[in-house]
Amino acid sequence: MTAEVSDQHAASRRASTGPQQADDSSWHPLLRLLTVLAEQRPMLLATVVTAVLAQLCTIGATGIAAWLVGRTILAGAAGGGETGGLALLGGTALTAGILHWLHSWVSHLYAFRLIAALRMKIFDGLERLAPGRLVQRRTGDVVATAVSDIERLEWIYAHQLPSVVVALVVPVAALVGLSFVAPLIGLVVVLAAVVLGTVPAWLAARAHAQGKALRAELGRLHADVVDGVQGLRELVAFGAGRRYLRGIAEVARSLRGLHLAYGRRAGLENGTADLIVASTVVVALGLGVAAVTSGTLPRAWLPVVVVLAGAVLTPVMQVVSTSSAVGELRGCAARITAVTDAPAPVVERTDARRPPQDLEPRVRFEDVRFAYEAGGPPVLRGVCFEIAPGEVVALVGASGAGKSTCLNLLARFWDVDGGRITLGGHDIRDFTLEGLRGLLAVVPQEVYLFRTTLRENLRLARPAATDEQVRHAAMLAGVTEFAVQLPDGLDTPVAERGLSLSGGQRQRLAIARALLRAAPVLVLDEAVSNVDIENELLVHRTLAELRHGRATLVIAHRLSTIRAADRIVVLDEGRIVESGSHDELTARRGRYAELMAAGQIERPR
Ligand SMILES: Nc1ncnc2c1ncn2[C@@H]1O[C@H](COP(=O)(O)OP(=O)(O)OP(=O)(O)O)[C@@H](O)[C@H]1O
Repeated sequence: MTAEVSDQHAASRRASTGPQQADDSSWHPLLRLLTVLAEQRPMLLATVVTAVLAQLCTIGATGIAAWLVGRTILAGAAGGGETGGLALLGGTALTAGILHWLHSWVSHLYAFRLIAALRMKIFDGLERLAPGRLVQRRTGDVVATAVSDIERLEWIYAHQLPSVVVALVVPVAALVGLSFVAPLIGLVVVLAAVVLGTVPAWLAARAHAQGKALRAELGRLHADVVDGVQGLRELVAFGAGRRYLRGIAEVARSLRGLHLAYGRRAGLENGTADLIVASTVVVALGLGVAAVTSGTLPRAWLPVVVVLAGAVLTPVMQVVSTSSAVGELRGCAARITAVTDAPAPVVERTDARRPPQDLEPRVRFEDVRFAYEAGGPPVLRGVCFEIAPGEVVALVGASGAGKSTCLNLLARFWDVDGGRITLGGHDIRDFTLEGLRGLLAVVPQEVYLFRTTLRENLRLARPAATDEQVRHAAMLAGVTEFAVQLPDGLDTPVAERGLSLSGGQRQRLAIARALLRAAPVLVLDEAVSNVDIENELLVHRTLAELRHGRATLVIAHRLSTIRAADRIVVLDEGRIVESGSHDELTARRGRYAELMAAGQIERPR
């Protein structure tokens, strides 16, 4: 693929809709997810077959019971001798029970596999979209999709889809039997089944609109709750807890309104369906009585005919009640496919390869142009700079100048619109994404720590690292210094999101991760605040330790770090405006001097 083609890719992926805007006005998302069912074909077959057999046996047992009742009433006191019929009833009822149990077991097994498969698809989608497209979605909303939307869909695919098959097969089988005994009643039941089947279509448009609104509001509620929990410290500090709670209560109230409207419509559908079934049974009874009176139906068959008329319609009823939830399910499916089917912000070339082992650690930005949105304001406008092997380059600029964007493009979280970035002389798009990211060790400003031990958090950077390597990195980065005071040293668990550690300690862990990674390109996004002198010294020690044999880019905010760099590159509104040493740039009295004067570069305290 040429660079131009890749550029077109970059443009089209930004022009296309974000994950939350996928087309959910059609059946497509629900049908699209059926492909997951195909992957579990034998389990689906077992679920459907056991459901059909269990239902047939139940109807059979009911029919036999009704026939026995009819025979017993007719025989009166002289009755008896129905041992064979009773044995048949017992056998059929027992088989029905076993089949229902088997169906429940198989369908749950199937359901759990389905949930796992759907979750894998979601996480695969999230990984593909991260972080470029995910910034458009709120964390809680993503969680709602990954958890509750999937569980809702599992309900239909694993438990309700088999009942649709049952609703098609069982009535046909029962009708065949009914038609032999009472053809006219069979015809009435067929007509009733057809009318019953159309009930969900009457209010389909309203059902879809309601379902879509319901799932969206549920996602909003999740997102608000997660936001509230994550920002609890700020809410408490600013005394805004009550106000925030009132906001959540408002969303909950709106959700309750949507649920009520949804329930009213679903209730109307189910009530109408109930009415159709009850009326059909009454009509069947009337026709049966007339047939018995005219002598065309044996008296003992009357209860069987009435019971069968109701039994034939029961599975269809089940489908009607499932259909009343289809609007909501379409909403769930649309939210899931918005993640699984959204185009990735970067596309790996078909001929992408792993980077060579002996890659020269040289980074070059060549006339790089970029905007986050197609047609949006350009963020980088022809950026050119180079980091030679062993060199430390400090990227300096006002807030919003485009420094982090350079890092985002180097890691291919987004692709450049024009120009190119090379590593060791190769366009970074020649490499596989995994291979490219393996060349980078990034110390981010905000460090995310997982809820596991310090050791495992460090190993994230290099899962195959030996204990000795982990210990060495922890020692160099100053992690050991505070870890020895913890109850289990490096094996102490970190509280959720690392909140039990100070900002400085978290940064030390990030530096240890970078040391452990030992990649040819080091990128350090310097924390603007929160870092004491000791950590500042640590950053310099790390740079001194790591600079040899690698290219280092520091997004620098502090004068001490900037001075420690070999070269300073000044970025202003997406353009490189100056480059040189601190002394050279200060003497020039240009943009760098302005940044110093404006306090945008932190001086030692
Ligand atoms: N994901 C995004 N989507 C759209 N615009 C973005 C995104 N990230 C950054 N921007 C915009 O791009 C411009 C450059 O942002 P960038 O984060 O690169 O600046 P920066 O120099 O690193 O700033 P700071 O020093 O404050 O971190 C800003 O105007 C910012 O609002």
